[in-house]
Amino acid sequence: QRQTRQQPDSQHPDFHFVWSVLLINTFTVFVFPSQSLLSVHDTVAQRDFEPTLPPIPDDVLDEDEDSVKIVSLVKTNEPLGATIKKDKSTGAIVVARIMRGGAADKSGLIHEGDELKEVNGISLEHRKPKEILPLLACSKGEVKFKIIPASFKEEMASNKKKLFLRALFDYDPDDDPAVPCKDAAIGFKRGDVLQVVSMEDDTWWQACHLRDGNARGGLIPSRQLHERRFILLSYPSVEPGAKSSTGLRRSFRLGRKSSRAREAARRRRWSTGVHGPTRPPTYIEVIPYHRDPKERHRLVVLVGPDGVGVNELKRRLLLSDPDHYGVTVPHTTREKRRQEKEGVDYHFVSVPMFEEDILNHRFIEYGRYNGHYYGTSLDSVNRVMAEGKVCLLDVHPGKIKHVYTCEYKPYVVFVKPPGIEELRLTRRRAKFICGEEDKGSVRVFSEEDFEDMISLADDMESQCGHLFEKVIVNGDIAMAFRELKADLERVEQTEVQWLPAEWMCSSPTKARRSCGHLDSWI
Ligand SMILES: Nc1ncnc2c1ncn2[C@@H]1O[C@H](COP(=O)(O)OP(=O)(O)OP(=O)(O)O)[C@@H](O)[C@H]1O
Repeated sequence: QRQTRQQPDSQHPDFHFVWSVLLINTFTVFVFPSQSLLSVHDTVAQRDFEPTLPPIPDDVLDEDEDSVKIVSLVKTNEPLGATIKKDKSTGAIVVARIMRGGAADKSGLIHEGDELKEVNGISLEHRKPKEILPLLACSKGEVKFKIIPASFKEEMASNKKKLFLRALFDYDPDDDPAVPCKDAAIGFKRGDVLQVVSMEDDTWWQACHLRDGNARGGLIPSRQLHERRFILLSYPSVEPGAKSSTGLRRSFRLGRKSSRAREAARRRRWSTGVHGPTRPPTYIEVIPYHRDPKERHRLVVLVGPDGVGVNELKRRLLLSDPDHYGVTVPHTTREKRRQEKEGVDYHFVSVPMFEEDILNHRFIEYGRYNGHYYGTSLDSVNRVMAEGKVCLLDVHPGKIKHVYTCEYKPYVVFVKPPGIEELRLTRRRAKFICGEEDKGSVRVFSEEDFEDMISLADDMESQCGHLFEKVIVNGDIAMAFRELKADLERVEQTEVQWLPAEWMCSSPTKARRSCGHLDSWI
């Protein structure tokens, strides 16, 4: 019997040892790594082996029979290469590597990831790899391992560790000249939920569509690949990996922009690098969520560039079912007008009160208009939701983060303008409410308004697209409204919904699994 050990290599801190094996035995399996099967069979048939194989240990029967494997090794000169290491998260001793062509590799009985529970009846719990090697060294004739096979552990963990991603872009392998094999790839649409089965390759992941019920993985572009392509296509002269600052902003909706303000905003957008390289929406990690009928509705957040029709859609939803939909009542510091009612039109508060609420982060969004504060508070959202209504919230995409939590489970709808031709056609009679400097006047849309709307929509999509669960193109208003209403009804009725894993992780009581896979994707 020969056992040697190499020092741990600094780059690969697995503990490396080499065995020679004559016979590897589980209860019923014999493996003869160095001779042809037939000649070994003859040998086995004619001779009694020393040492004899041990009986099944009693304590094994206490454990799940499928989960534990006993492997006995009796050695010859054929080496068995394997390394072991301590799993940092569980503390278990696991087989780190199986050397290609070695006896373990050929035997197929010991695998990378197998957890070693015992050596010769000695528990390996709380032991370091360097304490285990002497146990092996002093074994004579036979070394007996109790092992939890990696395949079983994976199966056990698979329910907890399945990785689901929602795609945030459309992908068609037929349009992708770079895909290594079109037949092996799968296409998807924005919003599809994919189960990722392999991320081993940095460029091409493997995933399957949930709807197919087909466990066979197909190739999909990895996040890195999609980002690299996006940057190369959008900014050919920019180094991949360069980052931009997020500079999107829009004035509070009550303060509409004048032409001068619009020009300033455009300059600001350019100067803050919104038009510079940015990370494109790729995938977001999601987990299934079963809504309890007693639970409050998800918050519906409508976002879009100025003038695209967010208020119009909100107004139509409210009119269609005022008992079901509700909107927030904003706060303001301006004087109450005669016809206005406290708590209906606005919550009228003093400047110190408003500023105290700002400091206490009570506002999702606030701004100044004509020297007065206006704002939408979290409390006002809570009030609508507490009435059992679907709360419709209209905010700048940059403010979604205030409600992007498990508590509100926002369903974010991006209202997008159609192409410029359709804008010209559909908005001919529409009125646009102008900004501060134009004293809130109403005027028809200009060509510049259309261009601004489209350009701002592009910015919003590239900056915040990962937050949008639904995109509605508002060309024909009746069609856009029908699509929105049907979609909101579908969301309410769908039993299993796919929510960002981040929400569940931020709420420990509801966390169902670790969400370490895609850190900092949002
Ligand atoms: N699809 C459409 N076809 C024609 N007119 C539309 C359409 N959508 C909206 N409008 C009209 O465009 C104008 C601006 O719409 P709306 O006030 O809803 O914009 P908004 O997105 O809320 O932006 P803002 O907050 O700047 O008002 C309104 O007169 C509205 O009736």
